[in-house]
Amino acid sequence: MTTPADTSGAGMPAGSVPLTSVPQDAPVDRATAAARRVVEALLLTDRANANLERVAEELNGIAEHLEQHAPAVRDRMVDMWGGEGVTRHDPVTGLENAIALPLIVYGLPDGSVRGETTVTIPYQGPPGCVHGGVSALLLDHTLGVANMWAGRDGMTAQLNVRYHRPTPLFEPLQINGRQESVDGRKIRTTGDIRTAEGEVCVSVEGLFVDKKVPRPR
Ligand SMILES: CCCCC/C=C\C/C=C\C/C=C\C/C=C\CCCC(=O)SCCNC(=O)CCNC(=O)[C@H](O)C(C)(C)COP(=O)(O)OP(=O)(O)OC[C@H]1O[C@@H](n2cnc3c(N)ncnc32)[C@H](O)[C@@H]1OP(=O)(O)O
Repeated sequence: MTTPADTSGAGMPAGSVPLTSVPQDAPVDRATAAARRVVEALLLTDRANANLERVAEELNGIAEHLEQHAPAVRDRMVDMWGGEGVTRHDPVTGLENAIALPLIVYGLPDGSVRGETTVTIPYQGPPGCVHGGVSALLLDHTLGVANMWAGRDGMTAQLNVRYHRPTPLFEPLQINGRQESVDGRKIRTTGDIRTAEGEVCVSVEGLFVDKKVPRPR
């Protein structure tokens, strides 16, 4: 799947801080990274010669093992929403979520946020391009993080997405977000996806409303 272009934040302006989870040398991170490899490899492998019967059997064996060791979903959700777990499971930045790209989002000293990622085959829309829904997902989440960084956040009420040009797969992309204004409970936030050359592929304007869904306890 995708790999962040830079997990150290070295490409970010001085004083930037990671706001989402960063990779750890933990078995769950390694297992999830392996699952991402499997998803990509399944799309790329030779349909006729990769012994997919055996692959299916082995993968089902792994799934059964994991299911046998799973606590009740309710209990897992309490765990997921506690402490540092929060940003480890979401579908954009979650390093424990095999469908997450993953993306690491940094808070910049100027109050905005930025992430870098390279999107690959599992997220293809038009040939060689990122699926538009995936771009919207990346931006919705990044705007949410921008709101957290700015100190006032809420739920997405509207996301207006403008697709300027096809977003390329296999190239480093910059995902930007910035809180623009707060008016009572209404928060307005903007963002974009740019190529390494600075070309804007997608831009968004979001309206967020300050409302919280209670965390599972
Ligand atoms: C995932 C992690 C979360 C937290 C983690 C914590 C730390 C982690 C750190 C980093 C990670 C950070 C962030 C995570 C990033 C992203 C999160 C993902 C975002 C989402 O994935 S989120 C799911 C999708 N989202 C929904 O599922 C919303 C469903 N919806 C509702 O829940 C309600 O619909 C709501 C709340 C929108 C409003 O309801 P409400 O009853 O609270 O408010 P009310 O209706 O009174 O409106 C008050 C004023 O807003 C205006 N207004 C309302 N809605 C409007 C609309 N659509 N268009 C235009 N104006 C609107 C009214 O007109 C009024 O305006 P006025 O005051 O001027 O009259």
